[in-house]
Amino acid sequence: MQVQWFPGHMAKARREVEGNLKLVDFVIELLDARAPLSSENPMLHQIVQNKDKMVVLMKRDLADPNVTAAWLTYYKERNIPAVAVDASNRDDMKQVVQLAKQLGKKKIDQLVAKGMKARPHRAMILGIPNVGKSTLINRLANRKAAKTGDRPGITKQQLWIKIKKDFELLDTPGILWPKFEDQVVGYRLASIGTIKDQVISLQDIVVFVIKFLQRKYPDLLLERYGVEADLDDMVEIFERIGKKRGALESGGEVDFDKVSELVLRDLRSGRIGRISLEDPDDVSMEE
Ligand SMILES: Nc1nc2c(ncn2[C@@H]2O[C@H](COP(=O)(O)OP(=O)(O)OP(=O)(O)O)[C@@H](O)[C@H]2O)c(=O)[nH]1
Repeated sequence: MQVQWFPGHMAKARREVEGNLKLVDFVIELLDARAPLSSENPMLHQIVQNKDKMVVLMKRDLADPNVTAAWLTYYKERNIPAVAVDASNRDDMKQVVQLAKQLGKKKIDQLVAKGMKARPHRAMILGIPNVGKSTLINRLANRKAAKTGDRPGITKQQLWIKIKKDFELLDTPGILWPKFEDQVVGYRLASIGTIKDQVISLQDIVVFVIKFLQRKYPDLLLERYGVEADLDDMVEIFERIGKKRGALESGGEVDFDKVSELVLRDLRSGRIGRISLEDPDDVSMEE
């Protein structure tokens, strides 16, 4: 699902999340491992306020493993429990449950210390569109992607999914809007497919991607498209990619739109290689 974020939508999303927050002990914030900073919701801190939080970096299978390791160190240094996952990996799912258990246990121990009865700990998943919220819920719940409750006429979905005896997850994730203000953030989100392709022109996104690859992943760029890091002429770059990968019009001319679609498809599916669009050094410059 792709959400167009207008002020009214933002207010509604915020209200929904705030309503559900009252029901949970902590939140699981999903970020994209390829761009954790850009895929944050700019107001999450304010919305979540004093709830505990853990971070799950999704799609680690598409991200540069060295950069992901650097991000995990970054969160550790800030005392934020974090884990990086590939949703199709069972051991990764176990790690999410393990981390949630630690956070939940803390909360339940506090309740018990106050004389209350122990109960399962409860969490909700939050994140911007397309980050992998439904996939993670379904994987943790061990169920197929189709939600029976979504079909008309079927009994309303249960509110809680029992992940473990002592861990329950809210069935509906909170969808929050991404950051819009910063242009580079916009390009990063568009590159990974979070912002609708029509918002920024495809060719502009691809120019951004190619310049980034020239700077950070020159070998992968050369290997896939035969484009060197020091080649400046974008027209020539597009033509080379088009000829090498067969993105041509019927007359044999290179089709720039086809080249753009192809590069983005390659990037988003990991065919160029495992690529991260931002690393913790980008943050320290902004902090
Ligand atoms: N490679 C890879 N793809 C993933 C992973 N997790 C989710 N995806 C893919 O990412 C896309 C978006 O996943 P969803 O679970 O629909 O994301 P969402 O956050 O629920 O999206 P909205 O409903 O738009 O808010 C899907 O094509 C998933 O298959 C992962 O760990 N690795």
